[in-house]
Amino acid sequence: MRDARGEVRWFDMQAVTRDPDDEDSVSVWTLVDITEKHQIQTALAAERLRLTALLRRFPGGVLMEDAAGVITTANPSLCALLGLPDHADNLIGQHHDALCERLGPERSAWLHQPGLTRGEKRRTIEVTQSDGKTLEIDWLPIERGGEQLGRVWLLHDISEQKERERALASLALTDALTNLPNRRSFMASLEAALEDYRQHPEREGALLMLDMDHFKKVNDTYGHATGDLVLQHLARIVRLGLRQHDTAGRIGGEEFAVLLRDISETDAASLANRLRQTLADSPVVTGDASIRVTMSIGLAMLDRQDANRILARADEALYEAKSSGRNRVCCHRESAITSP
Ligand SMILES: Nc1nc2c(ncn2[C@@H]2O[C@H](COP(=O)(O)OP(=O)(O)OP(=O)(O)O)[C@@H](O)[C@H]2O)c(=O)[nH]1
Repeated sequence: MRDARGEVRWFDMQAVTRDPDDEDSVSVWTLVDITEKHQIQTALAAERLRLTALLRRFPGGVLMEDAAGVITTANPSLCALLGLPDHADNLIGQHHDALCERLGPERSAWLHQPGLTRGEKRRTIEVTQSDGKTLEIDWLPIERGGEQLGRVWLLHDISEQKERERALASLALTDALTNLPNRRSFMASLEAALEDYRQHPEREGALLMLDMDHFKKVNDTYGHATGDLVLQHLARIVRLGLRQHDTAGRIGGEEFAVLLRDISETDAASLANRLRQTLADSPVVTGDASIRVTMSIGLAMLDRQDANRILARADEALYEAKSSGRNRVCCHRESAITSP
């Protein structure tokens, strides 16, 4: 109805017959002005429409449940992220437990979170699914005046971010020129191996220090870029010449180190000599140049000493190999340095 000013007003109209048994009985009409209630309901319906449109296009998954665990909101991204073939609306009205059953125990573990601790307003967890996808899940309780009204789950696919982080971490540990582990990464492997040897002293291992001979001359004659190719050539020879459980690293400009696990000194010296000989026998061919290079190697067996001390012993053996003519392997022993 319109009021005197022409504005639309909404009324709730009800008629009550005074005497229901008398056909001619008069009816009493009551009119209650519900304009405000109608306006609120219209505004709420519009708000809900806007929210639904937003959730439908929202790239993250959204799941809301009431205090009893009944799902009140779910969007299409949630179904896509969880690999559910359902239309999101079909989840609404289902109980939390039914969803857990559909996902299976492994994929629904995040839905069984213990309650938030005092002062915890939000909890973020990371879940890696069997297909390799990593999801970040935020859990937010819905409260009013201390009363729990339900909870919201927000899901984001962070697989690409995780992949970028992994790639960055790997870059930080890899030498860009040779793709071998860099000094930091190699030292970490050496420390871990030494820890292992401390616990199993019956096992043997060796450390090799490799250094190109007269490398400055290569740079001076052919240029730094060609010098880089020679370093890559050496890295390839080392990589191909090692056993699966050995580790090589570039620990300085033209210095490389190799960690040989479970090996006697005799076998370590033979392996070192094979690497040395392979380099000496395979010139680097670039343009019309064929560059022959050699390397010297120092060998020290792993013992109870720390990584730097063992590195220093291998270095002493390397110095000996250099000063006694280069292109050779020298082994460090506590009393002497010898050629194998
Ligand atoms: N191309 C290239 N050269 C490098 C790199 N890092 C270090 N070098 C060079 O390696 C050379 C090392 O020279 P020296 O320490 O004098 O040793 P050397 O000439 O190999 O002589 P000996 O070790 O005594 O046989 C220097 O010329 C450095 O510039 C690198 O990444 N690329």
